Amino acid sequence: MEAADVVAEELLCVEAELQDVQGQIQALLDRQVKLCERQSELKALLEECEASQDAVHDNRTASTDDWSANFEWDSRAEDVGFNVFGITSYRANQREIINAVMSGRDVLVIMAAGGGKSLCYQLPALLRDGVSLVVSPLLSLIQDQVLGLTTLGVSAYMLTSTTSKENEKLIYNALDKGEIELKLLYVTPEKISKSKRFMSKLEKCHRAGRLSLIAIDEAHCCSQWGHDFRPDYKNLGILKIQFANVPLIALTATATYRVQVDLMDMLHIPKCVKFVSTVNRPNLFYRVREKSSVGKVVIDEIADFIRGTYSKNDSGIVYCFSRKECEQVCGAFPFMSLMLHPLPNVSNISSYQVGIWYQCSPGLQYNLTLPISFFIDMVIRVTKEFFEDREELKKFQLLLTYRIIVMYLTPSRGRSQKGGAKERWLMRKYGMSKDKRGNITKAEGAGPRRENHSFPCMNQILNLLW
Ligand SMILES: Nc1ncnc2c1ncn2[C@@H]1O[C@H](COP(=O)(O)OP(=O)(O)OP(=O)(O)O)[C@@H](O)[C@H]1O
Repeated sequence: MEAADVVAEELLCVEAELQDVQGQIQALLDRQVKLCERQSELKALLEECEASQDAVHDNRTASTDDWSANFEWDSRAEDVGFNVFGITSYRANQREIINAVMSGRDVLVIMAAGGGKSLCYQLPALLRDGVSLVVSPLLSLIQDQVLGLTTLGVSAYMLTSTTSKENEKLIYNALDKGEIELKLLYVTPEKISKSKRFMSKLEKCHRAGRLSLIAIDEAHCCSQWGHDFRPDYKNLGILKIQFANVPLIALTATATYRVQVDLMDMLHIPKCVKFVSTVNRPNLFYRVREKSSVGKVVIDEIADFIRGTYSKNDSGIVYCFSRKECEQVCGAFPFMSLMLHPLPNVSNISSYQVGIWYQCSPGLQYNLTLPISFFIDMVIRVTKEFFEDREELKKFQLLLTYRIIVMYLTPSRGRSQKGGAKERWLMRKYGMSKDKRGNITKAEGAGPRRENHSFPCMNQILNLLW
């Protein structure tokens, strides 16, 4: 036998063996996915069992008060609502929440983003005598709120790292002696856990009977079962311990039953009145598609979706798993300008909060030398519009692409959080569900657009992707 034949024969053997190994790897990977799925299913079942046990306990402590009845502050509330906030009617649950807070109860509010949570503590803050403390996780949110309130003529201040010495002195004087009018004071959770000076001033304000309300915004950050756990939020339990007679309202747009229970426990509000509103947004239309493993196909699909759904001057955000993916996607879209920066969210896992800002029209592409804060503001504005356009019910189309294997194997926030397994399993169920796929197919064909699902809510989807 020729030497070449020998080599060729061995090559054939090696190739056959390689193919065999490849088959085994594939089989093992398939098995791994199946096991991961089953693991998530079992964890989800376990959580459900635990949650239903807690629910039995919860029902025993539930309140039966009628918060939509008439109350003595009704006409004052209407007056402030109209003359300060410019509202002519309440949105779902707002009046009931305000009444519960005004009655001195602790309250837990779960309301969709843009549902009008702020009014639920801002209006009582103006109706009650004294200072209302608002804890919020993000400087940009605080700045937005304070600016909005001062524009409305409300004496609102923030005590953060950006507060001037002059304002800080003014705020401390207001807490200390009540010298100037201070209705709402916004702080980050770090202020509560790290500033002894602030806590002692707050204590003084409380002793003088001038601390009227405590509001905790984005309260899901307290819970490790939530998707945005912030260690400093964990210390907020101190507020109810130190200021037991001051009503506390905790607000969030996203809290599973498990997170709600955790919040009530951590904030020491076991007897709170709970208001849970629907998270369904009828103006959001989701398309859920299984993603090809070929990058080019995915990118083409996204491009077709953007071109086919939006007009030239529209803009939007593409969320990716990683910075690298953002770069790849951006490189493939000449018409996209790049907003490559971790979104200004709260946790230390920000590398997953990566988005691309795009503008369809090349003429309007953003100058990338603009400060990053410009893009951040823009993203916040668009995201808010997206949730807030209630009156007009402006329609938004969303495309969610997923690959089962990536969902299970990519480390994401959803993987590390407590309860993340359940959310991943629900996401998988949502993506794979025959009914929903049926709706999706109909929506993409000639039939009426009905692919609007209330579950999982937008927040859950975004939280998993970020
Ligand atoms: N009763 C109402 N009538 C009309 N507009 C309202 C009413 N309540 C709130 N709004 C408006 O709805 C918008 C969204 O309210 P808000 O920012 O309080 O929502 P949110 O639930 O706090 O949202 P997010 O979760 O994004 O913080 C604001 O522009 C607010 O002025």
